[in-house]
Amino acid sequence: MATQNSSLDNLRKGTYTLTVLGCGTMGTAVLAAILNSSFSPYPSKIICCTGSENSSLKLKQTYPNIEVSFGDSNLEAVAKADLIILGCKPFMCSQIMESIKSSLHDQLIISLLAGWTIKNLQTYSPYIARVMTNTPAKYGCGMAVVSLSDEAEQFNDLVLKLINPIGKAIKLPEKNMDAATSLVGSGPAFCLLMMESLIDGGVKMGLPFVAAKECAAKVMEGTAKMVLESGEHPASLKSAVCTPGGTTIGGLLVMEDKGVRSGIARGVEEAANIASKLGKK
Ligand SMILES: NC(=O)C1=CN([C@@H]2O[C@H](COP(=O)(O)OP(=O)(O)OC[C@H]3O[C@@H](n4cnc5c(N)ncnc54)[C@H](OP(=O)(O)O)[C@@H]3O)[C@@H](O)[C@H]2O)C=CC1
Ligand SMILES: O=C(O)[C@@H]1CCC=N1
Repeated sequence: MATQNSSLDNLRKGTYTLTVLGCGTMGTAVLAAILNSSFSPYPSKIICCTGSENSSLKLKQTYPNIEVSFGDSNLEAVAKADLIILGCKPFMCSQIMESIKSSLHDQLIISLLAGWTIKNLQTYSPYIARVMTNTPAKYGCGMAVVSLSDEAEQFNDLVLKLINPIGKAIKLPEKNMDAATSLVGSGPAFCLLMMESLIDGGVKMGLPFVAAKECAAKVMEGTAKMVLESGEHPASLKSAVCTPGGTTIGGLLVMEDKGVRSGIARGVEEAANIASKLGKK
């Protein structure tokens, strides 16, 4: 029992070790955001676990001050953890968690996984934060949706302090997680497809690729900023761009004829449906 309470006590005192179990694309994105920020209580120690020596070595090269481990050493890295950020692939979760189960002792687990519910994750600890974030987190301009188990609510502030450096975090009930997995998690890929299409159009009409890429990225960045800062409905901002009889309404109608709007919305729906089927143990 003494061991069981120690991680919770350390978290409450704000003196805690953070272990990132599975430190690939998303684990590294969240790690980079944390390392680029300062907040209190900051982890006293950070350890990153991977599945192979190769990726451990690459991590060590990028983050020389972080302890890294792989293979059997992950047992020790998890045993030392008071807080675990879980960043493995959903289909590997059961196997990885079973392999380090003997090192678990009621740590707080922040899961980045698609599909895995709080209830399923509670096989490993009662203290679960489910976080759905995305790759822009690495640059501090990510989005995150957060849900906590009842038992983890006491660590709400700590979880938000750890996740806020990725950009923006909001709390929502867990029933919204599959939709968030699609819109937030997969969202960058959807936006990148749109960006590629804008670039292709520009190149088709004669713009050099590099210029088209910069124009498309700045248009998307500027439009996103305008939506966030104006607080206005996107439809009203769109209407302001459409000169009667002009270029924009002409372009928009061709896009609508091609089903762009329902194509994108149905894509978001499909990704959310797939998310709901992941993580079934
Ligand atoms: N990619 C994305 O844009 C997003 C992903 N997610 C979620 O994030 C999670 C991670 O995805 P992603 O970062 O893309 O996946 P990656 O494959 O990039 O990362 C997985 C990590 O797990 C490590 N790993 C494998 N086996 C073990 C093991 N036995 N012990 C410890 N670590 C191990 C891998 O190490 P090694 O390289 O050595 O195999 C790697 O570091 C997924 O659950 C996904 O649903 C959520 C939102 C967005
Ligand atoms: O494609 C996936 O399944 C993961 C989850 C959200 C983004 N990438």
